[in-house]
Amino acid sequence: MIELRQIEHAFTLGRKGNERRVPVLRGIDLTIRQGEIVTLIGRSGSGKSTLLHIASGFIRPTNGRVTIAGQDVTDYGEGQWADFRRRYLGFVFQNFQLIPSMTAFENTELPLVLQGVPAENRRKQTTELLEKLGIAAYADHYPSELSGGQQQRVGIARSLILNPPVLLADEPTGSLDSENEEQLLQLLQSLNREHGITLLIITHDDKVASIGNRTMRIEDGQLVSPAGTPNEYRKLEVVKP
Ligand SMILES: Nc1ncnc2c1ncn2[C@@H]1O[C@H](COP(=O)(O)OP(=O)(O)OP(=O)(O)O)[C@@H](O)[C@H]1O
Repeated sequence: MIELRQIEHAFTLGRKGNERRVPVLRGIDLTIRQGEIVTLIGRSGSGKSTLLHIASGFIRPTNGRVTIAGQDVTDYGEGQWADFRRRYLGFVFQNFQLIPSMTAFENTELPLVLQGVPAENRRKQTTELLEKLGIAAYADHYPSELSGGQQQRVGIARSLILNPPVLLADEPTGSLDSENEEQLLQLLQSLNREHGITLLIITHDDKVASIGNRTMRIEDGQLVSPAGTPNEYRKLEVVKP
């Protein structure tokens, strides 16, 4: 479903005429099969977010190819990426990114509004999804009237409303307490099991990492399998750097 081939990335820092290149990713190969959950760990600054941004078209890699759902998207322009993201990718962020002046219902239906879906259909789809995620009772609440766990569910509802086959998550439980973290992990696993959603999750947290069918670590700009970590009881696959 997602293929990253020989991804290299270097940022350019410093003033014009005095720039230096800082390599962050040095030849990442990662294939994520449809219906798989892959968790990506690595110390702060190791390049996890950079890789996620490359997989979602917000950063163009210095080298390498990105293929998602059989489409080579590496050279897509901004408009093509925006269209592709709408159809294929959902995002889950640590800080939810809800619009404060909109209710849970309005936040969730927003992508449908932008697509021009008629109000009747929007209401039906949004209500069904909020029910599925256990937050229908809070449909009329504004984000400030919701707990962190509820806000995260609304964020996920909005990500799922267009039925993307892939969810990309950046520290999805970073703002949640342990009870809400547990519930969110169960939700992500059930979305994967019941709807076959492919998940790539980056995290610092071993517990979050443990829901992956595979966990990979970024080290010195390359991917390694973290055998010997607390996750070693799971099936791990070594990906050649
Ligand atoms: N826009 C940018 N310009 C220059 N350097 C950047 C930029 N974005 C990230 N970096 C650098 O690239 C490296 C990798 O950053 P990245 O955010 O991918 O790490 P991370 O593993 O996600 O870290 P964290 O776990 O702390 O979020 C860091 O050294 C960072 O300073």
